[in-house]
Amino acid sequence: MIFLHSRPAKDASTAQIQKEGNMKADLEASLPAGQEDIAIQCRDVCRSYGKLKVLSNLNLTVPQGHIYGLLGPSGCGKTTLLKCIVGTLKISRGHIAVLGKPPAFPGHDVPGKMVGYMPQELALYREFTIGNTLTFFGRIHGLTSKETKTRMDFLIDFLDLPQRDSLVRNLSGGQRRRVSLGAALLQNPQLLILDEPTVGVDPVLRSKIWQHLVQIVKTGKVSVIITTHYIEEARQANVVGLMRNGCLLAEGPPDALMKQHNATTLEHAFLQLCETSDQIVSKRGSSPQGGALENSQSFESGRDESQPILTVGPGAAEEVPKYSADWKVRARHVLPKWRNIAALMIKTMVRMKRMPGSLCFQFLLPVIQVSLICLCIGGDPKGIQVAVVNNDTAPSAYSHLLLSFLDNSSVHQVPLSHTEALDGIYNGEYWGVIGFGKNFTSYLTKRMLQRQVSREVVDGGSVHVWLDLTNCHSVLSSQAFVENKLGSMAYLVALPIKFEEPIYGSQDTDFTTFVTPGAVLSITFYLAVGLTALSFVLERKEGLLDRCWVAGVSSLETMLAHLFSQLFVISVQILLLLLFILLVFKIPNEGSLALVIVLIVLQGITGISFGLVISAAIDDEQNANQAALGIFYPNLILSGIIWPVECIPYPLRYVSLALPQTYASEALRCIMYRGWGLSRMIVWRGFAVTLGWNTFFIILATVILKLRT
Ligand SMILES: Nc1ncnc2c1ncn2[C@@H]1O[C@H](COP(=O)(O)OP(=O)(O)OP(=O)(O)O)[C@@H](O)[C@H]1O
Repeated sequence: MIFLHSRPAKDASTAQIQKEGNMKADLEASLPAGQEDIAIQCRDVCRSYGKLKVLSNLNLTVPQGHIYGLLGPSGCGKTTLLKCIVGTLKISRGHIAVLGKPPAFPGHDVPGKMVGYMPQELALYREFTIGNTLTFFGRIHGLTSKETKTRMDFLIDFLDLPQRDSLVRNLSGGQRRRVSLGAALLQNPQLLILDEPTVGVDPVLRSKIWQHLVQIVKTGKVSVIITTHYIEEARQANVVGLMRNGCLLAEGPPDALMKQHNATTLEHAFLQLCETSDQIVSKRGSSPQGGALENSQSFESGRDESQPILTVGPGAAEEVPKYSADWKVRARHVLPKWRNIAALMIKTMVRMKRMPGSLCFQFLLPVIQVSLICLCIGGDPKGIQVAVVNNDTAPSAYSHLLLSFLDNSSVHQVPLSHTEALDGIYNGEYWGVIGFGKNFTSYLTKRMLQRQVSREVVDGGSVHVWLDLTNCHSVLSSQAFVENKLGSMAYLVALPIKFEEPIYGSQDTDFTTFVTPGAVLSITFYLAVGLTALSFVLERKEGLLDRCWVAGVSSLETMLAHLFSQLFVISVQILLLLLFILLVFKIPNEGSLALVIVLIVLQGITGISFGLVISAAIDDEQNANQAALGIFYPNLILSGIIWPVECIPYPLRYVSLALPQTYASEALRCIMYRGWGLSRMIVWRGFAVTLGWNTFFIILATVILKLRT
């Protein structure tokens, strides 16, 4: 068995070193013969979080077929070390080999089936049952249903878990931790990495867990590294490592450690080690060269000083082995596994099934939004109050006739005197005042029948309108009146401009028709962003991303699984959306329905992939929400959805054209209203830009997730 007593400084007492030398001799007999006997080997491992140096030149060796108890006070870096060992955290310096190769080395099964990892966080899907949880990890590890069932039965019994159909969210804290332990033990891994598996577990079960660990390592094929706050329970480990301030104070069999420090308990031995290291630190602190030594750096700054002692076992000075993998192995390593993608998709579906209310809401939300747009935007005003000042006294006054052309459902006419009407509009009671002069009828007749009339006649034969332009609407259809009175002679008083039947669209095309295609794309895009923007954020926070990664799920697989599952949701959303806009609101579609559907689906995928970028890059729900919401209005306005892009001033227009929805909205309008197909540049450009953004977002999200996992 190895015994390392890390890094006492040069001036540590000779007696101490002598003592350690003797211990070394005692234990040398059990040293592993070569690399193949070592499950985990950490050499000179350093890791910092920003400026905080958490691991500092740390050396640790877990022999094959042993239980290694990693002990140390809270915050000393145990979890950080385990994360570096499983590969979810990158080390800034040093070397780690797990079962013969560095974690995540191409073709290596760590992360993967060979390792069972129980993180400190719960790292369980709360909407899952115990059965779902174990089945999910079974699928990822490639177990058959029968194998999973056998292991599940054993683990439920062994860990004293409730019924397999109990929901994780309904379990007690201790039960959840036992389910988490069960997930780590499920595939009978060669290496178990357990971060405080016995927290919140009653003493009887704690002892049972330790017995099980002792049992499984007996075959010599399974190795365990376990952290615990209950120092004394680690006496059952074959080797313990005592950690403090980011480095290992000692490593060896518990009995040998206690003997070396004349201690009756491990805790006592640990305290003595701490005292010794503190003395070393304070001596170094008082030396002329010494600085303030309050953390691990104080120990680690003297790396060379510790060399004579560290040479026991594979030391820091030993050469780091070179690893290589041929291109085929590398390619296989990068290629996504459908098994993992399927497992993750089933997981998402099960979670959706457990939240039917939320799923229905997701399906109906786009329909509600587009219905609101069609109902509330672009229509005629209803029930607005307009004051009418009618001084026209002719027997069959045209003013009455003209007023009868007003749509009474839109305009509620209130007859008033001139003063009352103006007072009313100033007080905000009326939207406008319609006024007719005393000789309106005779002047208007003259205007319509005579070639040349005076300004006074024109003025007196005009309807005078005062509007509150803060809320303006055109409600008077004078053209209809003229046509009614003059019939075939109406052309005489028509404006010198004539709008022929439109080439595309119709004379009565309204704002709703313009806005709907863009709005459909925008709604699909943003709901997709909303569906995915938080997915990784929450999973990362709960440790699920890391746990799945250690189980062998790559970033690309995670990304693709999310994409495919959300694709199902947006497909239903799009189907309902199209049914409503085409059949209920009768928005015209002159072009290919297939093109319309494909373009909307592609925009949905752009939304999903953009959501995944947010999710991969941002750790916190609030920030992720802000990012998703923050881009909503700028993108909506700049994409030419509400108002044409041609109205946007340069250079903002260039920004607009670069956005994912600008060309796509234009393409959708061209398909739906002009009946154009892919042969038209405007149409294929919309598709090309959407595909380009999709690819960019998916690659970006995968790279960010990979860098951050
Ligand atoms: N993501 C992080 N960002 C910044 N600092 C971190 C992060 N994770 C851990 N730390 C810091 O690193 C140090 C070591 O943390 P770590 O979780 O490894 O300790 P630990 O020994 O496992 O503690 P415990 O026994 O309480 O779980 C602590 O000071 C902690 O605040």
